[in-house]
Order: sequence, then structure tokens, then C-alpha cells
Amino acid sequence: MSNLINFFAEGFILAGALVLAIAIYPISLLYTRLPTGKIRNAWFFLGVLIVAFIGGYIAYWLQHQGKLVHVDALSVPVIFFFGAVFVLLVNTLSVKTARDIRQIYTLQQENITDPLMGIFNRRYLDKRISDEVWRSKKYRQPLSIFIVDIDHFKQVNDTYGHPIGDEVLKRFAQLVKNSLRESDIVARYGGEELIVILPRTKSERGAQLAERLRLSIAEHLMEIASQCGEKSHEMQLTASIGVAGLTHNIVDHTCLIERADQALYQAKQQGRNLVVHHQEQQSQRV
Ligand SMILES: Nc1nc2c(ncn2[C@@H]2O[C@H](COP(=O)(O)OP(=O)(O)OP(=O)(O)O)[C@@H](O)[C@H]2O)c(=O)[nH]1
Repeated sequence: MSNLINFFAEGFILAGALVLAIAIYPISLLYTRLPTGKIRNAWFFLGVLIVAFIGGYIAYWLQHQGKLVHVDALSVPVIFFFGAVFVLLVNTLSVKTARDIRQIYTLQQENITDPLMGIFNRRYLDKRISDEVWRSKKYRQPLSIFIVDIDHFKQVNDTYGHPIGDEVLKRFAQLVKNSLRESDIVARYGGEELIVILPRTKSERGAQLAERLRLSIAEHLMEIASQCGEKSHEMQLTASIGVAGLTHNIVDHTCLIERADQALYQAKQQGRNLVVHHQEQQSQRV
């Protein structure tokens, strides 16, 4: 009987050490996928602790080899074993939870991203612009937006074909995004039109930023390789921009967009490659 007890006691200790060793694997998965920082370091520390615990289990086993013959002596090995199972469960659950969170994040990102341009889509734009108008009115902060529309984009499609047109739209969106500040929100409004939301920005400043953007678009030489890699096309686009700022008599975001749209219409009417600021109805050409 005492031999059997000893067999089980030692078995629990060694099985516990094995389970702890297995519990290091989920930690290694988390460690390799996490960005460098405090959380990653904390998981590394936990891994080191587990290795120390394995050492402790083995030391306990070596000290008590052949001596765990009473029923009472079973309690520590049983606690060792289930403690190790607990650690394995927590680590495995952490990896699965992290994976789920990443999947949810990816889905959320896909839900708000335009698949062609890689910037925010119309769904996100509608929600965000209405939130920004509400926030700006509540806290009496300035807000401006502008609508950017590529000039004669139909010609790009007609001359080079739709796939090249798509590539131009993608590059154009990235160019706009990279020319603006991190805090500015760039979204596809439809077709070849983008809306840029500038939180906490007066429309005069918005018009300056729009002018800077117009210039960088006009100066940018785009080189697009054809889909089959036969030849590349170089093109220089221009864009017209309508700017509008939030004022007392604007009741909601649709009015703000309408004003920016009217300004854009004027920019097109006045010859394109132009910024028109709705409030002052002034056009600027550099
Ligand atoms: N390749 C491609 N073309 C698109 C997409 N969405 C809209 N377009 C094209 O964008 C063009 C817009 O044409 P118009 O509205 O006439 O405007 P425009 O030629 O840019 O002329 P202006 O705006 O007046 O300077 C159309 O030819 C559409 O087919 C898209 O996702 N991909």
C-alpha cells in the first residue's frame, strides 16, 4: 500500500513538472507575437518563474524520493499537480483570448476601412463626422472639413483602364493621408472623392492645410506599373478642394458637408486645381 502511495505521490510531482513545462509553450507564443514592452516583459518573467517552479518540483521529488509513503504525504504532490494544471489552463486561455481579440480587432478594422483605398470608409465617415460635430458644438471647439476630388479622373480610367484607375485611387488616398497630420481623419466619401475631418481646427487653418495638400498633390509624380508589368505609366494629378468650417447656423454634419460640397463645386467651376473656402467664398490659386 505504501509503495502505491509513494508511486502516486511521485507521479503527481513529476506529472506536475511536465505540465508546467508544457505551460511554457503558450507563453512562448504570446512572447513572439506581442510587441516589445511591459506586457511582453511580464510574460517573459512569468516564463522564468515557471522554469524556477519546475526546478522546485524536481528538487522536492529528489528530496522525498521513496519517502512519500503515508496518505498525508499525498496532499503536497496533489497540490503541485493541480497548481501546474491551473497554470497551463491560464496560459492557454490567455493565448486564445489574445487571438480572439486580434480577430475582433481585424474585423472591426475591415468594417471601417475602404478595401480599395485603405482609408476609412463611408460608414465610418458618417458616424465620425456626426460625433465630431456634436463634440465641437458641445465643447465650443472649432471644426473644419474639406472634400478633395481628383480632377478629370474619368480620363485616367479612359486612358489607362479601370485597374490602373484603381491603383491611382489607392496611391492618391495614401498621398493625401501622408500629407496631413496624424489627428486628421481621412475617409472615402464616394468615387474619387475624399473627406478630411480636421478636429479642433478653424476653417481658415483648414483652408491653409488644404492649399498645402493641393500643392503636394500637383507636385507629386505618380509612377504606376501596369498589372502585367509590361510598362509603367507616369502621371501627375491635380485635385480641387472645398473647405467648410463649423458655424452657429450649421445644425448637423450634413449641412457642413453640403457647404464643403458647394465650395468644391465652385473650385471645379473656376477651373479646377483650386481650393475654395466656403465661408469667405474666396478661391486661392498658387
Ligand atoms: N477606377 C475607378 N474609377 C472610379 C471608382 N469610383 C469612381 N470612379 C470613376 O471616377 C470617375 C469620376 O468621373 P467624373 O465624376 O466625371 O469626374 P472627373 O472625371 O474626375 O471630372 P471632374 O471631377 O469634374 O474634374 C468616373 O469615371 C468613375 O467611373 C473606382 O473605385 N475605381
